[in-house]
Amino acid sequence: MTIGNEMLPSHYISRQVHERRIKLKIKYLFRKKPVISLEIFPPKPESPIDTVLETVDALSALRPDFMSVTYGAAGSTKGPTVQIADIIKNKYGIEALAHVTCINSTKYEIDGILHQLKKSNIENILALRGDKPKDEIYAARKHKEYEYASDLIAHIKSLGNFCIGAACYPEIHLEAESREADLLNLKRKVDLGADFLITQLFLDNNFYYDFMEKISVMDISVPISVGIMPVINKKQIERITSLCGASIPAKFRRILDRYENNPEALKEAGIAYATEQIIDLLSSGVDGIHLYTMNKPEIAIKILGQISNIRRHLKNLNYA
Ligand SMILES: NC(=O)C1=CN([C@@H]2O[C@H](COP(=O)(O)OP(=O)(O)OC[C@H]3O[C@@H](n4cnc5c(N)ncnc54)[C@H](O)[C@@H]3O)[C@@H](O)[C@H]2O)C=CC1
Ligand SMILES: Nc1nc(=O)c2c([nH]1)NC[C@@H]1CN(c3ccc(C(=O)N[C@@H](CCC(=O)O)C(=O)O)cc3)CN21
Repeated sequence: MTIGNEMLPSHYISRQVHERRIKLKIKYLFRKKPVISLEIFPPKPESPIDTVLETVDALSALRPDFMSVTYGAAGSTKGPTVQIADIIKNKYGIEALAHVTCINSTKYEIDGILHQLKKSNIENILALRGDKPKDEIYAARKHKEYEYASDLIAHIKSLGNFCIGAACYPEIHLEAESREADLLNLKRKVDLGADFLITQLFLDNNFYYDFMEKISVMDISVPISVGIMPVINKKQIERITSLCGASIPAKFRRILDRYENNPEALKEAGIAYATEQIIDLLSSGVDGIHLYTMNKPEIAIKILGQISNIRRHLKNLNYA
């Protein structure tokens, strides 16, 4: 078994498993800010799980405060989210956050996932509506038991002991009727039981600062972690921004256009851009940074490597 670069004897892992039987709610991690978290997605159903386990292994060496695993991300087929979250929590001893989406799920399916999570000692769920799948089965489905994330949050809350995260949109959700309607939805999610929030990705921090000013008068007092996506591929970011509504600022458009045919140069610029965004956000006192790693450990390693002193400085400052 390897963790990071170190070979570990198997008895070490079993001791870790034993020690980590304790449950931990992510909301309490925000007592020691900034909380640094990493997001991965499960492999496609036809692919083996081993590659993502290598990703988890490499990312675990960064000692994030928690790691999240997506579920049906970008409208894709649902993968083994709970199985991967279980490994993160019980093998690596890192807190796990399992995404659960409700738009294409029945109450029966959701309750099955919640049951599995309980069995794995995971009590953190990112409760989402989810992207609309493009398949025909979904299109033909008339009765939807859950329409919005708020319906899912209310259901999970009614079961008691889960710590619930929800998404928020500094740049406004694509389908929202207006900024006000989107903010009222956010307020509803918090009032129904969301314990912390993770922002949608943005490439201009001013969206976040404006958003924080807007919600400062809304009595939303839960911690907000900022979702940052390092961009290292032009096609991928164009697909994702059209999916999630993030705009590409001129400063970043110039980078994409200039280096689109040189992957190494684009990677360098993308890492520097994300690092600059993160340093600005950390310096302004954000509660946490949630890195969408897109299953590329080397990118996360480079970025976190560039802020190790900043991370240590802020943790010590906020813990004193
Ligand atoms: N699969 C995954 O792991 C992840 C998915 N996402 C995506 O984020 C997006 C939305 O998810 P959530 O924020 O959880 O959805 P949500 O249900 O909070 O909001 C979805 C949209 O519906 C609107 N809305 C909500 N409640 C409403 C109501 N009662 N009446 C009218 N409009 C209402 C919102 O303003 C928004 O435009 C999806 O596209 C989701 O897939 C984001 C992160 C991770
Ligand atoms: N609307 C939306 N949906 C999401 O799933 C989502 C967000 N926004 N915002 C933040 C993160 C970003 N996430 C994403 C975004 C795209 C893929 C994606 O394109 N997945 C591909 C595989 C890509 C690959 O193998 O490299 C897929 O087909 O699932 C995955 C997770 C999950 N989250």
